[in-house]
Amino acid sequence: MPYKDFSSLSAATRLLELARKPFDLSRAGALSPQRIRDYRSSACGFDLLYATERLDEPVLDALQALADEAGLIEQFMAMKRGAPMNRIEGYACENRQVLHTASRDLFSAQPYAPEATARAKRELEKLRHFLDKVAAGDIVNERGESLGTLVQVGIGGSDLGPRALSQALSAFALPGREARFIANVDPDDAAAVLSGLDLNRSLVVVVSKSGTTLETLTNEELMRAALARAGLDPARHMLAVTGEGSPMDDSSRYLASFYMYDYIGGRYSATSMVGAVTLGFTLGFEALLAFLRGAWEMDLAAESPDIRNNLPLLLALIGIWNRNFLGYPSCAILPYSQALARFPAHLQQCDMESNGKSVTRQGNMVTWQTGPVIWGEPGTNGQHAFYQLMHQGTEIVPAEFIGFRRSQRDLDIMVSGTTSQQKLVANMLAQSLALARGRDDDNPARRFPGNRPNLVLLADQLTPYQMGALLALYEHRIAFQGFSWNINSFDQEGVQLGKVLAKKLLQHMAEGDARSGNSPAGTSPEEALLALAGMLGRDRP
Ligand SMILES: O=P(O)(O)OC[C@H]1O[C@H](O)[C@H](O)[C@@H](O)[C@@H]1O
Repeated sequence: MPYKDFSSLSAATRLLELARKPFDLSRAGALSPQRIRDYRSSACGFDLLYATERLDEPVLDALQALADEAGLIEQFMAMKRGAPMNRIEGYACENRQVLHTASRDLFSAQPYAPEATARAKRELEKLRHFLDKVAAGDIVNERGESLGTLVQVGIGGSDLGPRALSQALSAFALPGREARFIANVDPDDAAAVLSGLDLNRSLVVVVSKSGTTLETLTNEELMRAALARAGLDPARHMLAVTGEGSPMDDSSRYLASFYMYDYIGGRYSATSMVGAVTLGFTLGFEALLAFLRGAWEMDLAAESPDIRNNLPLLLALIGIWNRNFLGYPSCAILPYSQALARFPAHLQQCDMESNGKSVTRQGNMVTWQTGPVIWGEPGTNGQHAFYQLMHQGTEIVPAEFIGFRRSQRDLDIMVSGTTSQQKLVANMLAQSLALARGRDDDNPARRFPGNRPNLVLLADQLTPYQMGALLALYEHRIAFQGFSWNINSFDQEGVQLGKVLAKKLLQHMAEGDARSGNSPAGTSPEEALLALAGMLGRDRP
Protein backbone atom coordinates (compact mmCIF):
# COMPACT_ATOMS: atom_id res chain seq x y z
CA MET A 1 0.00 0.00 0.00
CA PRO A 2 1.51 3.38 -0.93
CA TYR A 3 2.04 5.57 2.12
CA LYS A 4 0.50 9.04 1.99
CA ASP A 5 2.14 12.17 3.31
CA PHE A 6 0.34 13.68 6.28
CA SER A 7 -0.07 17.06 4.61
CA SER A 8 -1.64 15.49 1.52
CA LEU A 9 -4.54 13.94 3.48
CA SER A 10 -7.81 15.72 2.82
CA ALA A 11 -8.83 14.99 6.41
CA ALA A 12 -5.82 17.08 7.51
CA THR A 13 -7.19 20.06 5.59
CA ARG A 14 -10.57 19.60 7.25
CA LEU A 15 -8.96 19.33 10.70
CA LEU A 16 -7.00 22.53 10.08
CA GLU A 17 -10.28 24.33 9.47
CA LEU A 18 -11.87 22.83 12.59
CA ALA A 19 -8.83 23.82 14.67
CA ARG A 20 -9.60 27.50 14.06
CA LYS A 21 -12.42 27.21 16.58
CA PRO A 22 -11.84 24.23 18.85
CA PHE A 23 -14.43 23.19 21.43
CA ASP A 24 -14.45 25.64 24.35
CA LEU A 25 -14.16 23.65 27.59
CA SER A 26 -14.22 26.78 29.72
CA ARG A 27 -17.71 27.85 28.64
CA ALA A 28 -20.35 27.48 31.39
CA GLY A 29 -22.08 24.14 31.01
CA ALA A 30 -19.66 22.86 28.36
CA LEU A 31 -18.40 20.04 30.55
CA SER A 32 -21.83 18.55 31.20
CA PRO A 33 -22.32 15.12 32.81
CA GLN A 34 -23.77 14.05 29.45
CA ARG A 35 -20.56 15.02 27.63
CA ILE A 36 -18.50 13.12 30.21
CA ARG A 37 -20.69 10.05 29.67
CA ASP A 38 -20.52 10.37 25.86
CA TYR A 39 -16.78 10.88 25.49
CA ARG A 40 -15.76 7.60 26.98
CA SER A 41 -14.32 4.50 25.38
CA SER A 42 -13.29 1.22 27.00
CA ALA A 43 -11.02 -1.76 26.35
CA CYS A 44 -9.24 -4.43 28.42
CA GLY A 45 -10.36 -2.98 31.74
CA PHE A 46 -9.45 0.61 30.88
CA ASP A 47 -11.94 3.44 30.52
CA LEU A 48 -10.68 6.38 28.52
CA LEU A 49 -12.47 9.58 29.55
CA TYR A 50 -11.82 12.29 27.00
CA ALA A 51 -14.59 14.85 27.51
CA THR A 52 -11.83 17.17 28.75
CA GLU A 53 -10.19 17.32 25.30
CA ARG A 54 -10.95 20.25 22.99
CA LEU A 55 -12.91 18.20 20.49
CA ASP A 56 -16.45 17.45 19.41
CA GLU A 57 -18.28 15.23 16.90
CA PRO A 58 -17.04 17.00 13.74
CA VAL A 59 -13.44 16.66 14.99
CA LEU A 60 -13.94 12.98 15.81
CA ASP A 61 -15.45 12.40 12.37
CA ALA A 62 -12.49 14.10 10.71
CA LEU A 63 -10.04 12.08 12.82
CA GLN A 64 -11.88 8.94 11.72
CA ALA A 65 -11.50 10.09 8.12
CA LEU A 66 -7.80 10.65 8.71
CA ALA A 67 -7.40 7.13 10.10
CA ASP A 68 -9.22 5.66 7.10
CA GLU A 69 -7.43 7.76 4.51
CA ALA A 70 -3.96 7.03 5.92
CA GLY A 71 -4.81 3.32 6.16
CA LEU A 72 -3.79 3.12 9.82
CA ILE A 73 -5.45 -0.21 10.52
CA GLU A 74 -4.10 -1.73 7.30
CA GLN A 75 -0.61 -0.63 8.31
CA PHE A 76 -1.08 -2.01 11.82
CA MET A 77 -2.24 -5.38 10.47
CA ALA A 78 0.66 -5.44 8.00
CA MET A 79 3.02 -4.82 10.94
CA LYS A 80 1.49 -7.69 12.92
CA ARG A 81 1.75 -10.01 9.93
CA GLY A 82 5.45 -9.31 9.52
CA ALA A 83 5.73 -6.69 6.75
CA PRO A 84 9.13 -4.92 6.86
CA MET A 85 7.78 -1.72 8.45
CA ASN A 86 11.22 -0.68 9.69
CA ARG A 87 12.59 0.80 6.47
CA ILE A 88 13.20 3.94 4.44
CA GLU A 89 12.62 3.34 0.73
CA GLY A 90 15.71 3.74 -1.44
CA TYR A 91 18.18 4.28 1.43
CA ALA A 92 20.41 2.08 3.57
CA CYS A 93 18.30 1.12 6.58
CA GLU A 94 17.60 -1.74 8.97
CA ASN A 95 14.90 -3.08 6.64
CA ARG A 96 13.33 -5.28 9.30
CA GLN A 97 10.00 -6.65 10.36
CA VAL A 98 8.42 -5.16 13.47
CA LEU A 99 7.05 -8.04 15.49
CA HIS A 100 6.86 -7.23 19.18
CA THR A 101 3.19 -8.27 18.99
CA ALA A 102 4.32 -11.80 18.07
CA SER A 103 5.91 -12.15 21.52
CA ARG A 104 2.43 -12.15 23.08
CA ASP A 105 0.37 -13.67 20.28
CA LEU A 106 0.60 -16.85 22.35
CA PHE A 107 -3.02 -17.31 23.20
CA SER A 108 -4.51 -17.51 19.73
CA ALA A 109 -4.79 -20.73 17.73
CA GLN A 110 -3.57 -18.95 14.59
CA PRO A 111 -0.89 -16.40 15.37
CA TYR A 112 -0.35 -13.65 12.79
CA ALA A 113 3.40 -14.30 12.50
CA PRO A 114 3.65 -18.03 13.29
CA GLU A 115 7.43 -18.36 13.15
CA ALA A 116 8.11 -15.42 15.43
CA THR A 117 5.48 -16.61 17.90
CA ALA A 118 6.93 -20.13 17.82
CA ARG A 119 10.32 -18.66 18.77
CA ALA A 120 8.72 -16.63 21.55
CA LYS A 121 7.06 -19.80 22.88
CA ARG A 122 10.35 -21.67 22.75
CA GLU A 123 12.11 -18.99 24.80
CA LEU A 124 9.23 -18.87 27.27
CA GLU A 125 9.43 -22.63 27.71
CA LYS A 126 13.17 -22.32 28.39
CA LEU A 127 12.35 -19.66 30.97
CA ARG A 128 9.60 -21.73 32.58
CA HIS A 129 12.02 -24.64 32.88
CA PHE A 130 14.71 -22.42 34.39
CA LEU A 131 12.29 -20.86 36.90
CA ASP A 132 10.98 -24.30 37.91
CA LYS A 133 14.55 -25.37 38.66
CA VAL A 134 15.16 -22.27 40.78
CA ALA A 135 11.90 -22.89 42.66
CA ALA A 136 12.67 -26.59 43.16
CA GLY A 137 16.12 -25.82 44.56
CA ASP A 138 17.91 -27.41 41.60
CA ILE A 139 19.58 -24.09 40.86
CA VAL A 140 21.18 -22.73 44.03
CA ASN A 141 24.31 -20.82 44.99
CA GLU A 142 27.72 -22.27 45.89
CA ARG A 143 26.53 -22.95 49.44
CA GLY A 144 23.32 -24.64 48.37
CA GLU A 145 21.18 -21.62 49.26
CA SER A 146 18.28 -20.29 47.19
CA LEU A 147 18.58 -17.22 44.95
CA GLY A 148 16.24 -14.31 45.70
CA THR A 149 17.46 -11.17 43.93
CA LEU A 150 17.80 -10.61 40.22
CA VAL A 151 19.99 -7.72 39.08
CA GLN A 152 19.21 -6.64 35.53
CA VAL A 153 22.11 -4.98 33.73
CA GLY A 154 21.10 -3.18 30.53
CA ILE A 155 20.32 0.29 29.21
CA GLY A 156 17.71 2.01 27.00
CA GLY A 157 15.12 -0.53 25.90
CA SER A 158 17.01 -3.21 27.80
CA ASP A 159 16.34 -1.31 31.02
CA LEU A 160 13.52 1.24 30.93
CA GLY A 161 10.54 -1.01 30.15
CA PRO A 162 11.60 -3.89 32.41
CA ARG A 163 12.43 -1.46 35.21
CA ALA A 164 9.11 0.39 34.91
CA LEU A 165 7.15 -2.88 34.81
CA SER A 166 9.06 -4.46 37.64
CA GLN A 167 8.46 -1.44 39.84
CA ALA A 168 4.81 -1.29 38.77
CA LEU A 169 4.19 -4.88 39.82
CA SER A 170 6.45 -5.29 42.85
CA ALA A 171 3.34 -5.59 45.03
CA PHE A 172 2.79 -8.99 43.37
CA ALA A 173 6.35 -10.32 43.89
CA LEU A 174 6.78 -13.85 45.19
CA PRO A 175 7.99 -14.00 48.81
CA GLY A 176 11.74 -13.45 48.99
CA ARG A 177 12.06 -12.30 45.36
CA GLU A 178 13.09 -8.84 44.19
CA ALA A 179 14.67 -7.13 41.18
CA ARG A 180 17.29 -4.39 40.96
CA PHE A 181 18.63 -2.55 37.95
CA ILE A 182 21.94 -1.13 36.79
CA ALA A 183 21.93 0.94 33.60
CA ASN A 184 24.25 3.93 33.72
CA VAL A 185 27.97 3.60 33.04
CA ASP A 186 28.35 5.98 35.97
CA PRO A 187 30.21 3.72 38.41
CA ASP A 188 28.20 5.18 41.28
CA ASP A 189 25.04 3.60 39.85
CA ALA A 190 26.48 0.09 40.14
CA ALA A 191 28.11 0.91 43.48
CA ALA A 192 24.77 2.04 44.93
CA VAL A 193 23.04 -1.14 43.75
CA LEU A 194 25.88 -3.34 45.02
CA SER A 195 25.84 -1.77 48.47
CA GLY A 196 23.43 -3.71 50.57
CA LEU A 197 23.11 -6.49 47.98
CA ASP A 198 23.80 -10.06 49.05
CA LEU A 199 25.68 -11.22 45.96
CA ASN A 200 25.67 -14.79 47.28
CA ARG A 201 21.90 -14.94 46.85
CA SER A 202 21.75 -12.95 43.61
CA LEU A 203 21.51 -13.67 39.91
CA VAL A 204 22.66 -11.09 37.38
CA VAL A 205 20.94 -10.94 34.01
CA VAL A 206 22.86 -9.02 31.38
CA VAL A 207 20.49 -7.75 28.71
CA SER A 208 21.64 -6.36 25.38
CA LYS A 209 20.01 -7.01 22.03
CA SER A 210 23.15 -6.05 20.14
CA GLY A 211 25.60 -7.43 22.70
CA THR A 212 27.83 -4.45 21.95
CA THR A 213 26.50 -1.59 24.10
CA LEU A 214 29.38 0.11 25.89
CA GLU A 215 27.56 0.78 29.16
CA THR A 216 26.19 -2.73 29.46
CA LEU A 217 29.44 -4.50 28.60
CA THR A 218 31.27 -2.29 31.09
CA ASN A 219 28.74 -3.03 33.83
CA GLU A 220 28.84 -6.73 33.01
CA GLU A 221 32.58 -6.73 33.68
CA LEU A 222 32.00 -4.73 36.86
CA MET A 223 29.51 -7.36 38.08
CA ARG A 224 31.81 -10.23 37.12
CA ALA A 225 34.62 -8.59 39.07
CA ALA A 226 32.32 -8.05 42.08
CA LEU A 227 31.26 -11.71 42.02
CA ALA A 228 34.87 -12.85 41.73
CA ARG A 229 35.89 -10.57 44.63
CA ALA A 230 33.17 -12.21 46.73
CA GLY A 231 34.65 -15.63 45.88
CA LEU A 232 31.68 -16.53 43.66
CA ASP A 233 31.75 -18.16 40.24
CA PRO A 234 30.21 -15.78 37.65
CA ALA A 235 29.10 -18.73 35.52
CA ARG A 236 26.80 -19.80 38.39
CA HIS A 237 25.26 -16.36 38.81
CA MET A 238 25.12 -14.72 35.40
CA LEU A 239 22.32 -14.98 32.83
CA ALA A 240 22.15 -13.39 29.39
CA VAL A 241 19.43 -12.05 27.12
CA THR A 242 20.72 -11.12 23.70
CA GLY A 243 20.20 -11.44 19.96
CA GLU A 244 21.04 -14.79 18.43
CA GLY A 245 24.61 -14.62 17.10
CA SER A 246 25.51 -11.39 18.95
CA PRO A 247 28.93 -11.10 20.65
CA MET A 248 27.16 -11.97 23.93
CA ASP A 249 25.75 -15.19 22.49
CA ASP A 250 28.17 -17.51 24.30
CA SER A 251 26.37 -19.93 26.59
CA SER A 252 29.63 -21.09 28.24
CA ARG A 253 29.85 -17.74 30.07
CA TYR A 254 26.35 -17.85 31.53
CA LEU A 255 24.20 -20.07 33.69
CA ALA A 256 21.43 -19.65 31.12
CA SER A 257 20.96 -17.62 27.92
CA PHE A 258 17.74 -16.42 26.35
CA TYR A 259 17.22 -14.92 22.93
CA MET A 260 15.46 -11.93 21.49
CA TYR A 261 15.26 -11.27 17.76
CA ASP A 262 16.11 -8.44 15.40
CA TYR A 263 12.44 -7.90 14.52
CA ILE A 264 11.78 -6.65 18.07
CA GLY A 265 13.05 -3.13 18.65
CA GLY A 266 14.73 -2.46 22.01
CA ARG A 267 12.05 -0.02 23.16
CA TYR A 268 9.31 -2.50 22.20
CA SER A 269 11.06 -5.47 23.82
CA ALA A 270 9.50 -5.51 27.29
CA THR A 271 7.23 -8.43 26.39
CA SER A 272 10.14 -10.45 24.96
CA MET A 273 12.78 -12.13 27.11
CA VAL A 274 14.16 -8.64 27.79
CA GLY A 275 11.34 -8.09 30.30
CA ALA A 276 10.15 -11.66 30.78
CA VAL A 277 13.20 -13.02 32.62
CA THR A 278 13.02 -10.46 35.40
CA LEU A 279 9.23 -10.40 35.61
CA GLY A 280 9.06 -14.21 35.57
CA PHE A 281 11.70 -14.45 38.29
CA THR A 282 10.10 -11.91 40.62
CA LEU A 283 6.39 -12.50 39.97
CA GLY A 284 6.30 -16.14 38.89
CA PHE A 285 5.44 -17.62 35.52
CA GLU A 286 1.64 -17.40 35.88
CA ALA A 287 1.75 -13.67 36.59
CA LEU A 288 4.08 -13.24 33.62
CA LEU A 289 1.49 -14.96 31.43
CA ALA A 290 -1.27 -12.71 32.80
CA PHE A 291 0.86 -9.68 31.87
CA LEU A 292 1.40 -11.02 28.35
CA ARG A 293 -2.32 -11.76 28.02
CA GLY A 294 -3.12 -8.15 28.89
CA ALA A 295 -0.80 -6.96 26.13
CA TRP A 296 -2.25 -9.49 23.66
CA GLU A 297 -5.83 -8.47 24.37
CA MET A 298 -4.91 -4.82 23.76
CA ASP A 299 -3.19 -5.89 20.51
CA LEU A 300 -6.57 -7.29 19.45
CA ALA A 301 -8.52 -4.24 20.66
CA ALA A 302 -6.26 -2.11 18.43
CA GLU A 303 -7.61 -3.80 15.29
CA SER A 304 -11.00 -2.07 15.19
CA PRO A 305 -11.29 0.49 12.37
CA ASP A 306 -13.81 2.50 14.43
CA ILE A 307 -11.78 5.12 16.31
CA ARG A 308 -14.46 5.52 18.99
CA ASN A 309 -14.07 1.83 19.68
CA ASN A 310 -10.31 1.44 19.51
CA LEU A 311 -8.49 2.83 22.53
CA PRO A 312 -4.93 2.96 21.12
CA LEU A 313 -6.13 4.49 17.85
CA LEU A 314 -8.29 7.06 19.64
CA LEU A 315 -5.41 7.96 21.97
CA ALA A 316 -3.14 8.37 18.92
CA LEU A 317 -5.60 10.59 17.07
CA ILE A 318 -6.33 12.78 20.09
CA GLY A 319 -2.55 13.22 20.34
CA ILE A 320 -2.42 14.20 16.66
CA TRP A 321 -5.25 16.69 17.15
CA ASN A 322 -3.31 18.31 20.01
CA ARG A 323 0.09 18.15 18.26
CA ASN A 324 -0.60 18.99 14.64
CA PHE A 325 -3.78 21.03 14.74
CA LEU A 326 -3.84 22.77 18.12
CA GLY A 327 -0.03 23.04 17.99
CA TYR A 328 1.05 21.81 21.44
CA PRO A 329 4.67 20.62 21.50
CA SER A 330 4.68 18.35 24.55
CA CYS A 331 2.58 15.80 26.39
CA ALA A 332 2.66 14.99 30.11
CA ILE A 333 2.03 11.46 31.35
CA LEU A 334 0.75 11.72 34.91
CA PRO A 335 0.12 8.41 36.66
CA TYR A 336 -1.76 8.69 39.93
CA SER A 337 -0.01 5.55 41.09
CA GLN A 338 3.38 5.53 42.74
CA ALA A 339 3.97 2.06 41.28
CA LEU A 340 3.98 3.68 37.82
CA ALA A 341 6.70 6.16 38.77
CA ARG A 342 9.08 4.95 36.03
CA PHE A 343 6.40 4.44 33.38
CA PRO A 344 6.68 8.01 31.99
CA ALA A 345 10.44 7.42 31.56
CA HIS A 346 9.74 4.24 29.60
CA LEU A 347 7.23 6.06 27.40
CA GLN A 348 9.73 8.85 26.92
CA GLN A 349 12.08 6.43 25.19
CA CYS A 350 9.38 4.47 23.43
CA ASP A 351 7.70 7.57 22.01
CA MET A 352 10.60 9.98 21.48
CA GLU A 353 13.00 7.41 20.02
CA SER A 354 10.22 6.17 17.75
CA ASN A 355 8.65 9.40 16.59
CA GLY A 356 11.47 11.91 16.99
CA LYS A 357 12.03 11.88 13.22
CA SER A 358 12.19 14.46 10.43
CA VAL A 359 12.22 12.34 7.27
CA THR A 360 9.42 10.33 5.70
CA ARG A 361 9.52 6.67 4.81
CA GLN A 362 10.59 7.85 1.36
CA GLY A 363 13.52 9.81 2.78
CA ASN A 364 12.02 13.30 2.23
CA MET A 365 11.94 16.03 4.85
CA VAL A 366 8.58 16.17 6.59
CA THR A 367 6.60 19.39 6.36
CA TRP A 368 4.49 18.74 9.47
CA GLN A 369 5.24 18.25 13.17
CA THR A 370 6.10 14.76 14.39
CA GLY A 371 6.57 13.39 17.93
CA PRO A 372 5.99 15.69 20.92
CA VAL A 373 8.24 15.94 23.96
CA ILE A 374 7.06 13.31 26.44
CA TRP A 375 7.61 13.74 30.14
CA GLY A 376 5.88 13.17 33.45
CA GLU A 377 5.89 12.25 37.10
CA PRO A 378 3.36 10.62 39.39
CA GLY A 379 0.57 12.61 41.01
CA THR A 380 -0.19 13.83 43.53
CA ASN A 381 3.53 14.68 43.87
CA GLY A 382 3.54 16.63 40.60
CA GLN A 383 0.72 18.86 41.85
CA HIS A 384 3.13 20.26 44.40
CA ALA A 385 5.85 20.76 41.80
CA PHE A 386 5.13 21.63 38.16
CA TYR A 387 1.32 21.82 37.87
CA GLN A 388 1.48 25.60 38.39
CA LEU A 389 2.81 25.95 34.84
CA MET A 390 0.19 23.54 33.54
CA HIS A 391 -2.64 25.62 35.02
CA GLN A 392 -1.40 29.15 34.45
CA GLY A 393 1.78 29.09 32.38
CA THR A 394 2.08 30.39 28.82
CA GLU A 395 2.83 26.90 27.48
CA ILE A 396 -0.17 24.60 27.13
CA VAL A 397 0.69 21.00 28.00
CA PRO A 398 -1.81 18.29 27.07
CA ALA A 399 -1.96 15.84 29.97
CA GLU A 400 -2.74 12.14 30.23
CA PHE A 401 -3.79 10.97 33.68
CA ILE A 402 -3.64 7.29 34.58
CA GLY A 403 -5.44 6.11 37.72
CA PHE A 404 -6.94 3.12 39.49
CA ARG A 405 -10.04 2.68 41.60
CA ARG A 406 -8.29 0.32 44.03
CA SER A 407 -4.79 0.27 45.48
CA GLN A 408 -2.46 -2.69 44.96
CA ARG A 409 -1.73 -3.36 48.59
CA ASP A 410 -4.13 -3.63 51.49
CA LEU A 411 -2.54 -0.94 53.60
CA ASP A 412 -4.89 2.04 53.45
CA ILE A 413 -6.29 4.30 56.10
CA MET A 414 -9.37 6.49 56.64
CA VAL A 415 -8.52 10.08 57.47
CA SER A 416 -11.26 12.73 57.63
CA GLY A 417 -13.78 10.26 56.23
CA THR A 418 -11.91 9.08 53.12
CA THR A 419 -9.20 6.55 52.32
CA SER A 420 -5.82 7.53 50.86
CA GLN A 421 -6.82 5.84 47.59
CA GLN A 422 -9.97 8.00 47.44
CA LYS A 423 -7.86 11.08 48.03
CA LEU A 424 -5.53 10.03 45.22
CA VAL A 425 -8.32 9.46 42.67
CA ALA A 426 -10.24 12.57 43.76
CA ASN A 427 -7.15 14.68 43.19
CA MET A 428 -6.65 13.24 39.72
CA LEU A 429 -10.24 13.92 38.65
CA ALA A 430 -10.13 17.38 40.19
CA GLN A 431 -6.98 18.24 38.25
CA SER A 432 -8.53 17.01 35.03
CA LEU A 433 -11.59 19.23 35.45
CA ALA A 434 -9.62 22.21 36.78
CA LEU A 435 -7.30 22.20 33.75
CA ALA A 436 -10.21 21.94 31.33
CA ARG A 437 -12.70 24.27 32.98
CA GLY A 438 -10.48 26.91 34.58
CA ARG A 439 -11.90 29.61 36.85
CA ASP A 440 -12.70 33.28 36.52
CA ASP A 441 -11.50 35.71 39.14
CA ASP A 442 -11.34 39.46 39.46
CA ASN A 443 -7.74 39.04 40.56
CA PRO A 444 -5.79 38.22 37.35
CA ALA A 445 -3.16 36.26 39.32
CA ARG A 446 -5.92 33.95 40.55
CA ARG A 447 -7.54 33.44 37.18
CA PHE A 448 -7.33 30.00 35.54
CA PRO A 449 -7.82 30.22 31.76
CA GLY A 450 -8.94 26.59 31.38
CA ASN A 451 -9.11 24.93 27.96
CA ARG A 452 -6.01 22.90 28.87
CA PRO A 453 -6.71 19.57 27.18
CA ASN A 454 -6.34 16.34 29.08
CA LEU A 455 -7.73 12.84 29.33
CA VAL A 456 -8.06 10.19 32.01
CA LEU A 457 -7.33 6.48 31.77
CA LEU A 458 -9.04 4.66 34.60
CA ALA A 459 -8.96 0.96 35.57
CA ASP A 460 -9.83 -1.06 38.66
CA GLN A 461 -6.38 -2.05 39.84
CA LEU A 462 -2.82 -2.13 38.51
CA THR A 463 -2.46 -5.92 38.14
CA PRO A 464 -0.08 -7.82 35.81
CA TYR A 465 -2.88 -8.11 33.24
CA GLN A 466 -3.70 -4.40 33.44
CA MET A 467 -0.03 -3.47 33.15
CA GLY A 468 0.31 -5.55 29.98
CA ALA A 469 -2.73 -3.81 28.51
CA LEU A 470 -1.40 -0.36 29.43
CA LEU A 471 1.98 -1.07 27.89
CA ALA A 472 0.47 -2.25 24.61
CA LEU A 473 -1.99 0.65 24.58
CA TYR A 474 0.88 3.13 24.47
CA GLU A 475 3.02 1.05 22.10
CA HIS A 476 0.20 1.11 19.56
CA ARG A 477 -0.58 4.77 20.14
CA ILE A 478 3.01 5.48 19.15
CA ALA A 479 2.88 3.22 16.08
CA PHE A 480 -0.43 4.72 14.88
CA GLN A 481 1.01 8.21 15.17
CA GLY A 482 4.13 7.21 13.25
CA PHE A 483 1.98 5.66 10.52
CA SER A 484 -0.06 8.87 10.31
CA TRP A 485 3.06 11.01 10.00
CA ASN A 486 4.56 8.63 7.41
CA ILE A 487 7.77 8.24 9.37
CA ASN A 488 9.73 5.14 10.31
CA SER A 489 8.98 4.74 14.03
CA PHE A 490 11.24 1.72 14.34
CA ASP A 491 14.81 2.91 13.68
CA GLN A 492 16.97 5.19 15.88
CA GLU A 493 19.70 6.64 13.67
CA GLY A 494 19.74 9.77 15.84
CA VAL A 495 21.51 8.03 18.69
CA GLN A 496 24.55 7.11 16.59
CA LEU A 497 26.53 10.34 16.26
CA GLY A 498 27.10 10.80 19.98
CA LYS A 499 28.22 7.19 20.30
CA VAL A 500 30.73 7.60 17.45
CA LEU A 501 32.20 10.75 19.00
CA ALA A 502 32.42 9.21 22.49
CA LYS A 503 34.27 6.25 21.00
CA LYS A 504 36.77 8.53 19.25
CA LEU A 505 37.33 10.40 22.44
CA LEU A 506 37.82 7.28 24.53
CA GLN A 507 40.33 6.04 21.97
CA HIS A 508 42.16 9.36 22.21
CA MET A 509 42.14 9.14 26.03
CA ALA A 510 43.42 5.56 26.04
CA GLU A 511 46.23 6.41 23.58
CA GLY A 512 47.19 9.56 25.50
CA ASP A 513 47.18 7.71 28.79
CA ALA A 514 49.31 4.92 27.30
CA ARG A 515 51.83 7.45 25.90
CA SER A 516 52.18 9.42 29.10
CA GLY A 517 51.85 6.42 31.41
CA ASN A 518 49.04 8.27 33.18
CA SER A 519 46.37 6.65 35.29
CA PRO A 520 43.18 5.80 33.31
CA ALA A 521 41.64 9.07 34.51
CA GLY A 522 44.63 11.02 33.19
CA THR A 523 43.01 13.15 30.47
CA SER A 524 40.91 15.94 31.97
CA PRO A 525 37.41 16.66 30.60
CA GLU A 526 38.65 20.08 29.37
CA GLU A 527 41.55 18.53 27.43
CA ALA A 528 39.19 15.92 26.01
CA LEU A 529 36.74 18.59 24.81
CA LEU A 530 39.49 20.55 23.08
CA ALA A 531 40.81 17.36 21.47
CA LEU A 532 37.35 16.44 20.21
CA ALA A 533 36.75 19.93 18.80
CA GLY A 534 40.12 19.61 17.04
CA MET A 535 39.13 16.24 15.56
CA LEU A 536 35.77 17.63 14.37
CA GLY A 537 37.54 20.58 12.77
CA ARG A 538 39.65 18.18 10.71
CA ASP A 539 37.10 15.68 9.50
CA ARG A 540 33.36 15.10 9.61
CA PRO A 541 32.60 12.20 11.97
O1 LIG B 1 19.92 -3.75 23.94
P1 LIG B 1 21.09 -3.00 23.42
O2 LIG B 1 21.56 -3.51 22.09
O3 LIG B 1 22.22 -3.00 24.44
O4 LIG B 1 20.66 -1.51 23.18
C1 LIG B 1 20.31 -0.64 24.21
C2 LIG B 1 19.80 0.69 23.67
O5 LIG B 1 20.86 1.36 23.03
C3 LIG B 1 20.70 2.14 21.89
O6 LIG B 1 21.49 3.28 21.99
C4 LIG B 1 19.34 2.48 21.40
O7 LIG B 1 19.13 3.85 21.29
C5 LIG B 1 18.23 1.88 22.21
O8 LIG B 1 17.12 1.74 21.37
C6 LIG B 1 18.60 0.55 22.78
O9 LIG B 1 17.50 0.04 23.49
